[in-house]
Amino acid sequence: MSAATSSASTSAPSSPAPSREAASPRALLHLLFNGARALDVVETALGLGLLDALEPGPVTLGELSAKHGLVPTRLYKFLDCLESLGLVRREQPSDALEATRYWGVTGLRAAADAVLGPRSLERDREKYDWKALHGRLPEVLRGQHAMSAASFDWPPRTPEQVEGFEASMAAGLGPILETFRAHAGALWPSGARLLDVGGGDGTLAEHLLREHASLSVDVYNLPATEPLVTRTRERAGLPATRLGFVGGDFLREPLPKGYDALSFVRVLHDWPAEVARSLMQAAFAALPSGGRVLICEEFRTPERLAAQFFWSYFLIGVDACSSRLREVEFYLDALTAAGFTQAHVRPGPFELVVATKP
Ligand SMILES: C[S@@+](CC[C@H](N)C(=O)[O-])C[C@H]1O[C@@H](n2cnc3c(N)ncnc32)[C@H](O)[C@@H]1O
Repeated sequence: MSAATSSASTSAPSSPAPSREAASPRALLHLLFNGARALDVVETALGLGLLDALEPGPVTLGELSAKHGLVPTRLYKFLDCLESLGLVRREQPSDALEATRYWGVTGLRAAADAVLGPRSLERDREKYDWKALHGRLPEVLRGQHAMSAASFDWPPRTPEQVEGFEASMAAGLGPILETFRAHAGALWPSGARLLDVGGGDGTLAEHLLREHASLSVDVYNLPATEPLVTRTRERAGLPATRLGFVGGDFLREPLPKGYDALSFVRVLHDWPAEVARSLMQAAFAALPSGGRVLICEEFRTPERLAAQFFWSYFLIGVDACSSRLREVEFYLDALTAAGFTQAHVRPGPFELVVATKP
């Protein structure tokens, strides 16, 4: 807790933050039109440390401006911008501007950091050629224009595309690791051997191996990714017996046998339903009796659709990639149809679906 936060929360009365209704379509469009300015405001609030004081709240305008050396009448308008975005609540008990109390909504600081901070996923996405579609959506939707293979190929083909794509995926592993960590006790019996299907550059494997000394993981991925997995292994100082690589194409060949568990992490949503189902069947065929399949995906919710907005937009122009956020029932039903039992969901920032081969 910062000094600003603690002084704010002790000097102002602690009543609950006033609530706010969801934005109307018109309000939303006004805000979207002002998107660049809105981000300027949020980034500034993050950079100046205002969010640290606002989130626990309440904090008064007077306290905020004194603490940060800001002009109260200017800060008031600045906070109006944050309020119009639904990011802060305000209560104005009197005409005295400086007595106005503010609360940041729960999760604001962490959200600003995730979206705008140094490891921002959105900034990473900017490197993709979304401008190839921008302003041309009518043609794209009519099938007259698409993303060129030079801009984005699915699956990625050139070494640069493969490296750039896998680096983007590795950058977004934080919430997935959190889920795996939360359920580690139930996932990794001593000496377990995991095949991470479509396992990127091996970063997930590396993290799991660091946390579970008796685990070994092979990454199964397209042959072009082998140098990336080798690099991850060498950087981590892990032996090939703990972090291995099996090159293959799951669209053309059966999944390899010899593992206690097979994971699909952010893999199945990339494919049409029949391919996703056939991959779950391939996992069933490869696993021994008692073996488990682990599927880590985000289920379809408004929050997740928003986080995926970039890819929903970008992939309008990429027919080879489905990218479908699905409801949980899809995975549970397909696993049961493939022959798995005890299919269940373990909660987390990304959900983990686990099922066992009888
Ligand atoms: C969306 S990425 C997910 C990567 C990683 N599991 C993660 O969550 O960071 C999909 C992965 O599937 C791999 N992949 C795509 N097509 C494949 C295929 N036909 N056979 C094997 N792996 C494939 C890609 O190379 C990539 O590593």
